[in-house]
Amino acid sequence: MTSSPNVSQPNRKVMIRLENLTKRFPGQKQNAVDNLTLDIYEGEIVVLVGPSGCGKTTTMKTINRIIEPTSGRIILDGEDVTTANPDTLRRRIGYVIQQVGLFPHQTIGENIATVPKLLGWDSKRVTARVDELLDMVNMSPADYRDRYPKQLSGGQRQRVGVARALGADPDVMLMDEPFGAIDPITRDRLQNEFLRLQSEVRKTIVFVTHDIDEAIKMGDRIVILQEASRIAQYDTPERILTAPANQFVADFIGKGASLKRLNLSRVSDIELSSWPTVRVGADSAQVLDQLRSSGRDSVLVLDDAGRPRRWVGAGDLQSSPSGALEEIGVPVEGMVEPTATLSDALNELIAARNSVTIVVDPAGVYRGVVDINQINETIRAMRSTSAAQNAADLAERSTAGSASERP
Ligand SMILES: Nc1ncnc2c1ncn2[C@@H]1O[C@H](COP(=O)(O)OP(=O)(O)OP(=O)(O)O)[C@@H](O)[C@H]1O
Repeated sequence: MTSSPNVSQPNRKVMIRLENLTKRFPGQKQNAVDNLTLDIYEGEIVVLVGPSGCGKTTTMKTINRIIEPTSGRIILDGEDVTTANPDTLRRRIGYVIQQVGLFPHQTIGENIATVPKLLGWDSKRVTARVDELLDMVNMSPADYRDRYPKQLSGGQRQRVGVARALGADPDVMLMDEPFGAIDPITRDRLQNEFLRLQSEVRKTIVFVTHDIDEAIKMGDRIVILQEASRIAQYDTPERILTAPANQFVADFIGKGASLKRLNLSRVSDIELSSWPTVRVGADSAQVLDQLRSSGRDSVLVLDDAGRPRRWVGAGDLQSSPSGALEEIGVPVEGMVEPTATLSDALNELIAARNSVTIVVDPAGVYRGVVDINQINETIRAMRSTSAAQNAADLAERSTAGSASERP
């Protein structure tokens, strides 16, 4: 079954269309990809996700014809490329794989220059492009251009893989588990860097992963695939989490969909709550006054620049009545900036004193707090938006149905 299989977006250009695509490998009884039809819009990251062996990689590799389809068509930017020259096709499509596949005996610069050279660019243009790409992936050209792949860390090699795929500025990139073999912290950083880069370059990207959390983070849209690349749901991350189309999708997302949803909202998306604050030079009477009027059991002490420093409660004042505020109470920990996700905020909140997470601007200046009610409210709002959207979709489908039944 397919739910909103090809999310029609009339105002956007379809960059990749897979039409009734089927692949059966020689000697196999089953199709690895069975009659898949999929539209991918310009400038979006579409993530193919599904259980091992469901056909994600095979589907992706038919797009640049590393795997030739058995039947069906591949349309790239309006052009049928099903039987086009595969070498020419591959130069139009960037390709990043988990093993990176850098040429070990070539320098980083030479690796990145591969496709521009094949396209016959002159050497000055190639050199400029190599340096530009190294800068784009946060690697200093002077430091890295002349090194060899074995002189880089795994994360750096992966960045070079991305730079090389972007070499000739292709419209389309295919990424097959590009951050799969990397430790979780580096992986998170590479994902963030890549999303920042994508917000500048706006490529059309097909991204394969078996990790639903990575799909939710990276995808503008996610295609959840069942066996033989049958579409279980093709939708935005929000809709997949809030309105799974069927039991297969619900099971694949697993428990904790509400928590995963929090990865989709940022602290800057919500209105912050306030907390009683005093400056570090305040006296006990001011602290007690704030405590009384707010009904809270501690105040947040800000330094002269407005940066949170300590939590101070009435008990702290009593135990040290003349104590300076910077020396009593407990130091604040675990603050977040507005760009943090609500999931990050919740993580801090669970460990925090007073069950709130302090929000500061990039200079560390106090902005407000996030509390558990705001997080609950966000989840509720997401649910009701999805429910409203579902109702609208159903109404639209039934109108379309009855319109087509009219004589
Ligand atoms: N060269 C091949 N010859 C025969 N069968 C193949 C070949 N490549 C893949 N298959 C089969 O096709 C099916 C889809 O494989 P594919 O690699 O596309 O799955 P996947 O979803 O990417 O899996 P994974 O997440 O494990 O990488 C599997 O059943 C696989 O065994």
